Parts: sequence; C-alpha cells; structure tokens
Amino acid sequence: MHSIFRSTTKYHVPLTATTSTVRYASGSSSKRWIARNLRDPYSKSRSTNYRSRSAFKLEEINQKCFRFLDEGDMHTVVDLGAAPGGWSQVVSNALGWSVSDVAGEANHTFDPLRLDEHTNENSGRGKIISVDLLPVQPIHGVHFIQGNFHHTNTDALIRQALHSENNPDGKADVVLSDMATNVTGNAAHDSQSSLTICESVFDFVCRHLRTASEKGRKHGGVVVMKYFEHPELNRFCREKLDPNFNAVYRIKPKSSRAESSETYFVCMGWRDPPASCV
Ligand SMILES: C[S@@+](CC[C@H](N)C(=O)[O-])C[C@H]1O[C@@H](n2cnc3c(N)ncnc32)[C@H](O)[C@@H]1O
Repeated sequence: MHSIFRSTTKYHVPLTATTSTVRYASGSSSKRWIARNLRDPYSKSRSTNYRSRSAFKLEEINQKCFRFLDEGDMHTVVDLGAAPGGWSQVVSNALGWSVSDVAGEANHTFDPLRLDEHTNENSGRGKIISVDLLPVQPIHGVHFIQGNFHHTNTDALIRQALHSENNPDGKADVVLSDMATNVTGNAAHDSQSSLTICESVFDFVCRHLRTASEKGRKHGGVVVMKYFEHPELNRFCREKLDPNFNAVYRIKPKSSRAESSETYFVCMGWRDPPASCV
C-alpha cells in the first residue's frame, strides 16, 4: 500500500490510517485531523491512486472543461508547483504515459533524463515539465526541474526543456499552476501572496504559451491557475485574463475543501499576446 506521512506534533501518522492506527495519535487536533481524513473520500482513494489529494481537483477540472488534457494535439504541459506530483501524474496519464510508477515499482528504474529511451515502452506523447521548490519522485513523461519559479535561471531551464526536435517553437500547450506559498494564517498576507503568484504566472504565460490560432482551435492555449480570494483579483481577471482568452471560468472543484477559499481560473483560447506582454 502506498502511504504518505504527515507530521503531527509527536508522531508521524499515515494518511492512509485505518481505525486501528488512530490509537497512535495523541492530542485532540491529531484526532480531529485523522477523523477528517477518514471521512474524506478523496484522502481515502488517494492511497491507491495519486500522490496528492490535489490530483482529484485537476481530474475534475479536466472533465468539466472539455477534457482539454485528453485532446490528441496536447503535447507540451508545464506544471508549476508540482510537488509531490499528483497533477503531473494526472497529466502523465492523460498524455498516455505509463502510470505504473503510481504503485511505486517504476520509481527505481525510470530515468527522466533518458526520456527517449522510454518512449517505446511507455508510448506517451509529448512532454510534461514540472517545477517545484521541493523534490518530486520520477513520473513517466515528466521532466522535473527543482527550483524557484520566480528566478530567471529557473525560467531559462524551463525554456530549454520546452525546446526539442518535436517542439521547435518551444511553446507549451497548457500551463498549470497549483502553486501556493506556506499558509501563514494571516488572511491578508496569504491572499496577497496568491495574487503575486497569479501575476507571475500570467507573465510566464505571455512568454511560453502557444496561442489558439497557433493551435488552430478556439480553446487551444490553456491555463489553469489556483487563487485565493483577494480584492484585487477581479481587477486582475478583468484586465489580464478576460481580454486575452476566449473563455475564462472560475471553478471550485468538489474535491477542494469547502472551508478553503481556493478556487481555480481556467482560461481557454490564448489570444495573440497583448502589448503588455512584450
Ligand atoms: C498545493 S502544492 C501542489 C500540489 C500538486 N499540484 C500536486 O498535485 O501534488 C503547492 C506547491 O507549490 C510549490 N511552490 C510554492 N511557491 C513556489 C515557487 N516560487 N516556485 C516553485 N514552487 C513553488 C510548493 O513547494 C508546493 O509544493
């Protein structure tokens, strides 16, 4: 069984805890945390499928938004804030790469630096470039870059990874961002960080996203980005997203905890980059 551990005050408690493991926890907050996870269908199913609960959010977004990841011409995806790798697993699956590593066995043999040698046996299409401050265990089809998304050298590494013989213009078909800074508990500070991330992701999109016309499809050139409510977000959406995409949706997946203000912008059909992008 694939189990992921979360640190509590005194003990490591498996997320896949069964009622028999509840006795290892101490303190009422640990008990509340375990009880919540036992009730949570997404945490339970995570033990057999994905590395993170977040993976279900992307699955749901994909289902609600024309299954954009399943389009046969979706080849190049950038996943920003990828650790521990749930979203990258969903994309790897959608692009037809083997997901045997989800069960753990392929982690020992797969070398992401030798993607070409694995192409035949896994028969996936395209490339997923995943970025995070934290390490991500190998996933088929994923080129992982450990670094700070805000740093120019990380951007240079992404640019380099995007360019290939099969992707000569070095553009991405999809940009995903589930990035979030550590929650401080200060709502004003946390939502300000979220706005800053959204603005940086938009700048990234300006540099790296393929347009709808380059794609030849109205909904081509897709961005999914997480945000937390902020008074300035409506302005950001009105000035940056609405004019530059053919459709912009705000989606709160069922798998996102109700008590969290996290929501996702799903932007489809990147128009020709605005003057402000240059
Ligand atoms: C909610 S987690 C992402 C979960 C992921 N989508 C999954 O399904 O496994 C947010 C991630 O954003 C990353 N992050 C936050 N700021 C970042 C930055 N400046 N550069 C790169 N990664 C960052 C964090 O390290 C964290 O792993």
